[in-house]
Amino acid sequence: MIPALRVLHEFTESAAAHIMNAPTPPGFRCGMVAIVGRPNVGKSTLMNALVGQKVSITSRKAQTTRHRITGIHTLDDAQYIFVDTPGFQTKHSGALNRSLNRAVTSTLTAVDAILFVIEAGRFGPDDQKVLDLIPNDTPCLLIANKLDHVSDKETLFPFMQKMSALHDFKEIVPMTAKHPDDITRLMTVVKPYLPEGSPIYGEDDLTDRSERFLAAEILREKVFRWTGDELPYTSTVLIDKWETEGRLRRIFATILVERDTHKAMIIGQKGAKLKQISTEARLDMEKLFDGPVYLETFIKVKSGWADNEAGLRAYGYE
Ligand SMILES: Nc1nc2c(ncn2[C@@H]2O[C@H](COP(=O)(O)OP(=O)(O)OP(=O)(O)O)[C@@H](O)[C@H]2O)c(=O)[nH]1
Repeated sequence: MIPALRVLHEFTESAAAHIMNAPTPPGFRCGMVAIVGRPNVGKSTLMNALVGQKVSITSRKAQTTRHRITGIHTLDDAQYIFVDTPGFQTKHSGALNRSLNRAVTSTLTAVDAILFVIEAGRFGPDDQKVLDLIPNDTPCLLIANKLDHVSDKETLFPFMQKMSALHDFKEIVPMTAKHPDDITRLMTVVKPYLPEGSPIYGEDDLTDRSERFLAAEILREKVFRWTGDELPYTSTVLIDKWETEGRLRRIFATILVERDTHKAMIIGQKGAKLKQISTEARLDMEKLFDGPVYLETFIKVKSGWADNEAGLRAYGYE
């Protein structure tokens, strides 16, 4: 059974007081670790595996992650606060991308360590642009992800040598984010970079994001999964209404697209695709919230929202 998601807006004063008063074991470590890299290298997959629960959405489509998302993992002797960032975007220069890039740069100045994620055996100009943003005085660990895609492992050593000349990486970790053993190993490698200190969050907290936010993200993930590359990445999801009745959550959501053609893509033949998207989203929400969900989904066309700074703020972007 997946543990119920505990989000911080549900934090009661007594829970907060309990954490404040609980003695911190000697040598306890607590720190923030940013996960950065170009789009599609596996940052969100890594974050979810490190947290042990799906707090950041993933898809094969680049630029799925749009917001900074915090994922928390607490052990007996350490609390890791991971910050997933949107993949740094260099190809387009619209307001949405400027906002995403700001989120990456501001995160990097406020953390104890950085996991710079690339694909094992591949380092291109887009990776270099992200590396250029990494401050020299913050410990940076190179994560060469998707090791399972490297067929000739002998090429790896010269690749890692080449990489170590590019930056003073504290560690170079070739791994597969989808392999649990690699995740356990990475937690051990990261631990010494967390400063000694008391935990900031409760031991069961998994994220600082609200259920509303997570529900919108889950639906957005399904939209991208089911429409593939045909749908521009600017489509987004808004939660219009949220009602709770006992354990039941009633969620009314709107998928916002730029054109009528995009709306048709999501609806599909006789509404089949929208039905599939909504069903999968509802099942994921039920798993995450550990309770029944009634989900109603609408689609609205609003062109140009992603190119306009005021529009972005209205839809929750920084
Ligand atoms: N084979 C393999 N695939 C992986 C691994 N890690 C991630 N992936 C896949 O790579 C794709 C992209 O993963 P994401 O976690 O969404 O990547 P991201 O870097 O967060 O992407 P953005 O949101 O675009 O910044 C997904 O299809 C993942 O399933 C891995 O270690 N091995």
